[in-house]
Amino acid sequence: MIVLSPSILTADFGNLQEEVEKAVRGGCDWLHLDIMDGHFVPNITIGPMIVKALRRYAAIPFDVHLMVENPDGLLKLYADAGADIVTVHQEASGCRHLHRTIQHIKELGLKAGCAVNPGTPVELLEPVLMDLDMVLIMTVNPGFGGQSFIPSTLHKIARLRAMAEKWKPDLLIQVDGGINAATCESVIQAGANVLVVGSAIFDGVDPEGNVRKYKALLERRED
Ligand SMILES: O=C(CO)[C@@H](O)[C@H](O)COP(=O)(O)O
Repeated sequence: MIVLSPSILTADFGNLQEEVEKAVRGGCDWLHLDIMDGHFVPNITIGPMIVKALRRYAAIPFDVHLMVENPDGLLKLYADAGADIVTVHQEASGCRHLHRTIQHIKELGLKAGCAVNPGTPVELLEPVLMDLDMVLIMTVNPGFGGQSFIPSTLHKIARLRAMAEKWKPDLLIQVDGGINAATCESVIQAGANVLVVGSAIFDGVDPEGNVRKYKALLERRED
């Protein structure tokens, strides 16, 4: 099964409750929450209080992507806010002891993910692959929604899928950035099974209909 996790980054932030409710009504599997600190990436978004507030309007897994430096001290805040999956970045300062950070996420009762930027080789994650539930391959440089998919990331997805077959066959492989109707088939073919879709869903027009469209597209290819 391919999981659809809409990213609220391009949603109407003045109306987040309604935007989230629309995505949920459309039938999305998870909700992807982009947390940016203005240091790891040149943008600032939301914190645990907003995650907690949104939790009231969605009974689906919250997939929290921490684009922050020094995530360790924040993990409990996001666990308490209602996160189900927390993903940290391999490149973040404070992730030098990545294995320890992953254990910390798991001790909080959450699924653990690790993200890599387009310029980071996935091979760096091999030593911790069997400890991870999910690897997020960034298919754009993180920080902003609405960017174009970087084609060279396809090779990384395929290499990670091959590594996963050896070390962690049930690894979730998430892709994030520039995923839309034109790019989703190639990332799935390469081995991705969790799609983060931002601007192609939260387009300011019809998030609910867009979720339905993507779910139908994914279901058709499974038949
Ligand atoms: O984490 C990020 C960007 O840093 C993503 O979640 C994007 O926001 C996805 O948006 P689109 O590329 O699909 O518009």
